[in-house]
Amino acid sequence: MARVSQGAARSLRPDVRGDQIHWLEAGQSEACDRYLAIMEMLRIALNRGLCLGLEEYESHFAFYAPGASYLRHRDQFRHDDSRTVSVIVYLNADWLPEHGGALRLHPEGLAMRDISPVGSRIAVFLSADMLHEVLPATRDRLSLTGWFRRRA
Ligand SMILES: O=C(O)CCC(=O)C(=O)O
Ligand SMILES: [Fe+2]
Repeated sequence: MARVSQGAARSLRPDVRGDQIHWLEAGQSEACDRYLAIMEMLRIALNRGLCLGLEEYESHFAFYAPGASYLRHRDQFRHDDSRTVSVIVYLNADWLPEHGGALRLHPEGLAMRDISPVGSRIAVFLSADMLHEVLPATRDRLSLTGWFRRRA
């Protein structure tokens, strides 16, 4: 799959997002391949159930140091509407609400909703529609963020 960003990267917009990321590639490790295989099953299930026509998946690790955040945004790019479904898997053992770091969702016409990044929790939403942000935390915050894409 062609992609401009590869490997580890710091954000190009540190004023907007404070995380550090590392893109996943198939064959990197057994654990990564197992994760990608599960996401492939999810892709097929979403296509069967919701007819979304999802064709590809891209994913990166994200590390937010204490205090780091990601301002309110949507995941679909203005010049590229291929990102269709966003999936975030949280990797934080023993996360408590007082640690902060919630994913704050702003669904149109509905009350905002905070999702605590508790280990093994998965957040799934439509990339084009869901306005969201990451609130700062008091401890390291780790996740796997990915997007199912339609072919551009
Ligand atoms: O980690 C999260 O809860 C959301 C991350 C996010 O919005 C993104 O990477 O686009
Ligand atoms: Fe996002």
